Amino acid sequence: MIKAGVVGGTGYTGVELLRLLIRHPQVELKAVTSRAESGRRVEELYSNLRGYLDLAFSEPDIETLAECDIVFFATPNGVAMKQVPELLKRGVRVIDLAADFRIRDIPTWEKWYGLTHACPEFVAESVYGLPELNRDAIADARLVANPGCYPTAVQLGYKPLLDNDLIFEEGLVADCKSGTSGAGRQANVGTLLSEAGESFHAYGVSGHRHQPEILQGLIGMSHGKVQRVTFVPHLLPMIRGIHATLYARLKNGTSEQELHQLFEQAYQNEPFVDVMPLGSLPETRSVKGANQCRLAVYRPGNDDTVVVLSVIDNLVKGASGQAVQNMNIMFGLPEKEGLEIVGLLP
Ligand SMILES: NC(=O)C1=CN([C@@H]2O[C@H](COP(=O)(O)OP(=O)(O)OC[C@H]3O[C@@H](n4cnc5c(N)ncnc54)[C@H](OP(=O)(O)O)[C@@H]3O)[C@@H](O)[C@H]2O)C=CC1
Ligand SMILES: CC(=O)N[C@@H](CCC(=O)OP(=O)(O)O)C(=O)O
Repeated sequence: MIKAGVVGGTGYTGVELLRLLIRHPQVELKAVTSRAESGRRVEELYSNLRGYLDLAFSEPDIETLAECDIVFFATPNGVAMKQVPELLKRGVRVIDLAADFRIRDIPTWEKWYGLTHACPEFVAESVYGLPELNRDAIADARLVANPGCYPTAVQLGYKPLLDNDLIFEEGLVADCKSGTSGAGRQANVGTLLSEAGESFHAYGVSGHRHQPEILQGLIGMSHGKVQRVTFVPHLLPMIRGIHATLYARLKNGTSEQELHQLFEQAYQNEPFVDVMPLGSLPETRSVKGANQCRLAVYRPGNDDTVVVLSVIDNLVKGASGQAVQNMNIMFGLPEKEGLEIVGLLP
C-alpha cells in the first residue's frame, strides 16, 4: 500500500483528494493536515467521509509527513516550496497542486505570484504533471507540479492542432469560464451566493497568473513558434466546472470532419480525454465529479477559424483527479486506478 499524506485537507482540492483516495485500492491515508482544525476528526467537518476515514486533522509537521511515500500539497501558492527540499531528501515523493513548480522561469513566477521562490533549484527537476504531454517523465519524477485548472482545459484543447502544425501561431484566444469552487474555500466576497449568483462577469482580463502557464505549455507544444495567447477567465454562477472556448486560424483547408478525426486519433489511447462526436456541445455537468476532459472541434461556416470546446471539472481533472492520475503513473499503477468515476447528471 502507498502511504499518502494530504497537506491542506480542509480546502476544496484537499477534500476532493480525500474523496478519491479513500476509495483507491492501493492507498492508505496516513496524514491529513489543517492548522485551523488540528485535532478535529475529518468526518466532523466533512460528513460525506463518515465511515470511510478514521483520521483526525494534524499539524503539517515534517516528521509526520516524512512517514509517507507521497505527499500532496493542496495548499495556497508558496507553501509547498518550503517543505519540498526536506521531504525529497527523506525519500518522499511530492505532488504540488499549487503553482510553486509549474513555471520554469523563476523571475516570471516571482512576478506573477508576488513571492520569492524558496527553492528555485528544484523547479528544473520537477515535472509538469499533464499526463497527456509528459507521461514518461512523470513516471520517473520525485516532484510533480500539478497543472492549473484553466491551463489543463486549454492545453488539452490546443494540443492536437499544434502537434499537427494546423494553426497559425498568432492570434490564439482562450475564452474560459469557471465555477466558484475554483476560488477555494476561504471567505471571499466575490464568491458569495448573493454576489456570484444570477450574474456573470469576466475577471483578470488585463492579466491572470494562468496566462504564463498556458503560454509556457503552448510554446513547448509548438517548439517555440507560439509567442502569445490571449486568456480571459470568467466567473460562472455554478459551483464546479470549467468551459474553455478556444479560437485559432487554420493554416490550410482542413475540413471539420478531418479536424474531428485528427482529434480522435490524438486522444484514442488517452483514458481521460473524450473527443465527442462531430457536432457535440460538451457540458460541464457531464464531467462533474469525474476525471475527464471532453472536447469538440468545429470549423464554423467552413471559414478559416477553428473553434475547440473543452470542459473539465476544475476540482477533478483540473486538480485532485489529475493529481491521483499522476500518482498512479509515478507508482507504476494502472492509470485509471481509483478514477473510474462517471460524471453527475443532472
Ligand atoms: N480550487 C480549484 O479549483 C483549484 C485549486 N488549485 C490549487 O490548489 C491549492 C489549494 O486550493 P483550494 O483547495 O481551492 O484552497 P483552499 O483555500 O480551499 O484550501 C487551502 C488549504 O491549505 C491549508 N493551508 C493554508 N495555508 C497553509 C500553510 N501555510 N501551511 C499548511 N497548510 C496551509 C488550509 O488549511 P489550514 O489553514 O487550516 O492549514 C486549507 O486546508 C491552491 O494552490 C489552488 O490554487 C488547483 C487547481 C484547481
Ligand atoms: C474561479 C477562480 O477564482 N479560479 C481561480 C483559478 C483556479 C485555481 O485554483 O488556480 P490554480 O489552478 O492555479 O491553482 C482563479 O482565477 O484564480
